[in-house]
Amino acid sequence: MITLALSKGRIFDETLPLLAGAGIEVLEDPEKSRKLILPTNQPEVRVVLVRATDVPTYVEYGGADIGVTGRDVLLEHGGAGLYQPLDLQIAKCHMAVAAPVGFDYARAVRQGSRITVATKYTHIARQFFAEKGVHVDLIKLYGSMELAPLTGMADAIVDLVSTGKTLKANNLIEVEHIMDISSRLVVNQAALKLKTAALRHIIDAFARAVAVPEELNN
Ligand SMILES: Nc1ncnc2c1ncn2[C@@H]1O[C@H](COP(=O)(O)OP(=O)(O)OP(=O)(O)O)[C@@H](O)[C@H]1O
Ligand SMILES: O=P(O)(O)OC[C@H]1O[C@H](OP(=O)(O)OP(=O)(O)O)[C@H](O)[C@@H]1O
Repeated sequence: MITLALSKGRIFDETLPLLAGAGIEVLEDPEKSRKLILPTNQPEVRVVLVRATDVPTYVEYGGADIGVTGRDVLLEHGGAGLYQPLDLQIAKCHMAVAAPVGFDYARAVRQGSRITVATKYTHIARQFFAEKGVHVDLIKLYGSMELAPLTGMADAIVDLVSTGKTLKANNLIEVEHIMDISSRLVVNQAALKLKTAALRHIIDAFARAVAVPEELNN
């Protein structure tokens, strides 16, 4: 049995076409069912639905053999013991520093001021500001980061940006582009040794799907 860990929403939706390329079709819609283990058309392959931030943990500890997870999640997790064969080029966005229009971020940085930054991504933020030599106090949040500067709790946030609509809706502007983000395939190293053929089949099919130019995919 091969167990694939996915999170509901964009990762699940964007992984489906890649699975189709490997001849795998998920037989239940996670938006309609409360089931956490979904069968596929291949009796030897099943999908487990976990929180996006839990995908690397499931694969690391063998709860799943393989998974799809964002670069952001992997960097926060550390990626220990995970084989990462492929950038799947899905769930694309970027990590950014954003601040209210009224906060002069560039000046604060120039003057060496301490900046309070709210974020779910404390590892990425700590490393980014350390490399820039900016002094920060980090506040760990688990969501709705945009609220922190609006309530006076933080000067700025580190969050994911795609269209920029969330920032705009909350009167925030992007002041630093930290890194591009997309999702990766992660594989349990022991599983790869024990179930080489079945996992290779999936990895190779995903690799072929990623290599196809997007216009031919549509
Ligand atoms: N607006 C976005 N556009 C494109 N990709 C995104 C966007 N937001 C997040 N992502 C990517 O998709 C992944 C999954 O995001 P999703 O919103 O499904 O989970 P989450 O709510 O961040 O995680 P959790 O449920 O564990 O808190 C993220 O880790 C990131 O790599
Ligand atoms: O630039 P935009 O296109 O507006 O996207 C950015 C938003 O997307 C993500 O949230 P998401 O929609 O995943 O909500 P969630 O974190 O609450 O799941 C991220 O945390 C931002 O809030």
